[in-house]
Amino acid sequence: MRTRIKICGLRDAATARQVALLGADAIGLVFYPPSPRHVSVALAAEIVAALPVFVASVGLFVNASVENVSAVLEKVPLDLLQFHGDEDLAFCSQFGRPFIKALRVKPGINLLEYAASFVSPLCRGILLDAWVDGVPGGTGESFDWQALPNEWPLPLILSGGLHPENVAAAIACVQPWAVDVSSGVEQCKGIKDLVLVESFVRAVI
Ligand SMILES: O=C(O)c1ccccc1NCC(=O)[C@H](O)[C@H](O)COP(=O)(O)O
Repeated sequence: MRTRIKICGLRDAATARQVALLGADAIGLVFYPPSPRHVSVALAAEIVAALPVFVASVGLFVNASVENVSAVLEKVPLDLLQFHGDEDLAFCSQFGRPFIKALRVKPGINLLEYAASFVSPLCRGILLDAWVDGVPGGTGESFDWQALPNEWPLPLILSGGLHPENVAAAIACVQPWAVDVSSGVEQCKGIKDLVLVESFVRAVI
């Protein structure tokens, strides 16, 4: 079975639909205002409505308030939440929705201990991303896949600097449940390139 694919940072309904038709299993919507990929609630609702059935919509938050997450959930029928900041299990679980927790790979962090602390009914996976000081995600930077443990207590989603040329090697090395990409399939920050998306999907094994 092929590794699942999430394409993150969609900013218009037509492109999101195309990305899904090219083979993405999930698309990510960034609710983090400093990001160039940030979407409004209204635009996110439009994008989710344009997705074909069985393609998951993932709403991404970075240290957002409860009110902010709840306000998005009221208007946008998201399938999954993605917490990309310093949120703990209690924060992530309080919305009663399935979620994935991002972990930025930083020297000194005990990756397995961190992942184990999120094992719970609503946590559906751990997303590994690169650590870049001051920028929480979508950086296009990768990290040392060789240094990762072989076994994880939750399904693993690999991200950070993936692109059509390195994704097959990354999968062979890490054997994740899914891969996630943003910068590697863009013309410039926030603008997806459908040719790169197609190449990425084809390269995923
Ligand atoms: O995409 C963003 O702008 C972003 C901003 C703040 C936190 C997270 C963000 N993206 C999260 C993702 O899931 C990205 O796909 C992931 O960080 C990998 O990004 P890239 O290295 O650019 O492929």
